[in-house]
Amino acid sequence: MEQNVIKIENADIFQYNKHLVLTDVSLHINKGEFVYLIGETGSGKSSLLKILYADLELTNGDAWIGGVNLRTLKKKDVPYLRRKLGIVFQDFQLLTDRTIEENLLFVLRATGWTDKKIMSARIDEVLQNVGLVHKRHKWPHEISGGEQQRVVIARALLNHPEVILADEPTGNLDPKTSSEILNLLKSISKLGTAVLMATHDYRIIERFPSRIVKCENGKVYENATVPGN
Ligand SMILES: Nc1ncnc2c1ncn2[C@@H]1O[C@H](COP(=O)(O)OP(=O)(O)OP(=O)(O)O)[C@@H](O)[C@H]1O
Repeated sequence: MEQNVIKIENADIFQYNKHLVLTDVSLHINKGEFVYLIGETGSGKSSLLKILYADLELTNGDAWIGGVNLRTLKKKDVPYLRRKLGIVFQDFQLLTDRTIEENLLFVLRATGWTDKKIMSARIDEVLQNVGLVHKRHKWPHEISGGEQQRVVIARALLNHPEVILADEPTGNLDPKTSSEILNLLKSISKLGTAVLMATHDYRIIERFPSRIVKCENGKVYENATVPGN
């Protein structure tokens, strides 16, 4: 049986100021699926992602992510939800005053890990996943933009997420580095983590075809194509 790790049913999505952005949204994403999220600027892609990591409150309709019911989720349980998700944004958001290892340790400590040996081993694993074990003791400014984004992906993997939400993860990267990031995210999805990736970059979609979800005129289309196709 197909297993939805993201399920949204008939949701209306409002911005913080109660402005209605998307109506009657339904979206189903399975374990290990790789899905693009497209739509013009202001069409609601970020708002849809925000609902999924509980930055926006779900008031109308139902939604589950990684088995967590977003409609009934209490504010105090939001950190628990975020631990189950990997979140990757365009700006790398590494702490610049810490090494790569310290950046990863920071997240492990913040999410309740305590055993030093186990933490060190997990850091080793995620850095291996993204091919950066040798950069463990470097500072963010000592590595390239693409490597920084790979560290952000490693950081997102620390807690074995069922879902990675990525908002324009290649927005600041050149085409070759973007392809490396796509290869990495695709390989992660093949290992069972679903990836939902917002992008404006249709060349990437052509090069790495996958299911496309589109925000347009206040609606979400679950199976779309890029404009012109
Ligand atoms: N903090 C906010 N407060 C109020 N309205 C907002 C806020 N952020 C976005 N909006 C509005 O909500 C709508 C959807 O914006 P959203 O950021 O979700 O679009 P997007 O598709 O992600 O755009 P982009 O591709 O530019 O990131 C837009 O009309 C926008 O003006």
